[in-house]
Amino acid sequence: MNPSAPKTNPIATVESLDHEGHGVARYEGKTIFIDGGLPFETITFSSYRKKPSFENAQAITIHNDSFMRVKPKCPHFGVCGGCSMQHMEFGAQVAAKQRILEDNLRRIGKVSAESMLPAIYGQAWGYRSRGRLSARYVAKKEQVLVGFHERRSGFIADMRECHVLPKSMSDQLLPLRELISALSIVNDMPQIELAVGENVTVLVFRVMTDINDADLALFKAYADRWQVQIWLQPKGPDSAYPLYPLDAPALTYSLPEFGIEMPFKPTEFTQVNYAINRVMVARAMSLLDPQPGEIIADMFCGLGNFTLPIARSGAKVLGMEGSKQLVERALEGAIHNQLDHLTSYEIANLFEMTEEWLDKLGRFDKMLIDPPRDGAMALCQSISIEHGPKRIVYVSCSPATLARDADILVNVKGYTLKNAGVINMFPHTAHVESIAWFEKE
Ligand SMILES: C[S@@+](CC[C@H](N)C(=O)[O-])C[C@H]1O[C@@H](n2cnc3c(N)ncnc32)[C@H](O)[C@@H]1O
Ligand code: SF4
Repeated sequence: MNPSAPKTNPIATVESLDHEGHGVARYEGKTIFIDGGLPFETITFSSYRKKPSFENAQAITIHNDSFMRVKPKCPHFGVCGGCSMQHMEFGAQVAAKQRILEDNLRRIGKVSAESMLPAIYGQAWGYRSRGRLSARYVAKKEQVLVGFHERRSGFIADMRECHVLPKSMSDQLLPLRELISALSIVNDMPQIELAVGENVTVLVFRVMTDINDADLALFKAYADRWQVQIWLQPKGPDSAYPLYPLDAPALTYSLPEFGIEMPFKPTEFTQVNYAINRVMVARAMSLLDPQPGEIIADMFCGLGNFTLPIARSGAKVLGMEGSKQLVERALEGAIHNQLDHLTSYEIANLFEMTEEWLDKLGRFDKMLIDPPRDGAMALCQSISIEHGPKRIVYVSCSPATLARDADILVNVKGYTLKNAGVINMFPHTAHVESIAWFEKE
């Protein structure tokens, strides 16, 4: 071989998708993760990260398009880190997520569900009612950028439109740049949190220094022009306060099937996709099937997204949650919906749950678990084999930790995994939300 001959890029065929939506191929004994590669495509690739057993690569030429391939709707796709699956047909995305869930349950959890639930999915675009945009003056571009981060860097993507945000928010991406450029605190305003509620849209500006009168006038003009309420956040999330207008309606989302309206503050956790959240809560309730008189635990209850629908059935619910602020909101929500006589809440670090502690809380007929990505290992390990709840509905944002916890519930605690399925809460991203029903026969 002539060492001075020009090096040609290697070619491989994608066999599957990994859990982040990369095409997985094999080349010379190594696993190659190809950005944007889809199963059955033969791709000339170039690696940008090489490790002894795997490489990360970008596609140079795709020689045969997969039947799943579609033209991405967003011009920023590929650069912006917000989406990773827009090149894949919407239904195929859902199917891929269902496969990822099944694969995790089998491989990590060593369990399989008696049946798989039909996937929950809804609108493909404009679904993201919550978001955190970064803002920065970029000297090289001589302008302020406002947006999500780029895929493989800490830089802010030069976002001019965004199709997963509601149109009313996408339309503000460029006006927000103008607003921030004009502020005296342009270099001390790194982030904007947005919350689109049913009756109001709130923009929370993280401010590192005080604003002056001219800034206040600019904020007021912006709020009037775009019909939003502006909040400032000088320190942590609970320091956020409304700036203008002060008479805007409160932020809320609703669960009409259960006659529930949830008030919340813009820096508090709520599910990002309200339409899918409604279907998810309804599915969780049909699996949990709460009955009047039952005693039910809602673990990682947040502001009561599941607690209140459970209480609406007439069951008594104990909600446990790590955030004091969310528990305060949950208490308010229970009163607002006249369900405080059936609900109680405790602030607790559930990652430190023990068998004795859970035992002291008393017996539960049923339990709902909706943990963060880390899952609920300590809680699952603490469930008593003899007198644990007869039914557990587990809502998960990480199939890997759901599978790990399913292993404990099924193979240690003796539950049966009745069924499981995905919820496409975040279309076009690789994020897999899922739900699983465990039963003690
Ligand atoms: C996926 S969210 C679910 C919230 C709620 N069930 C809902 O649907 O809005 C997970 C929740 O777990 C809470 N959390 C995170 N770590 C926790 C911990 N160690 N102990 C208790 N709660 C925790 C978060 O504050 C958050 O409210
Ligand atoms: S997050 Fe928005 S801007 Fe980024 S790729 Fe997705 S649709 Fe485009």
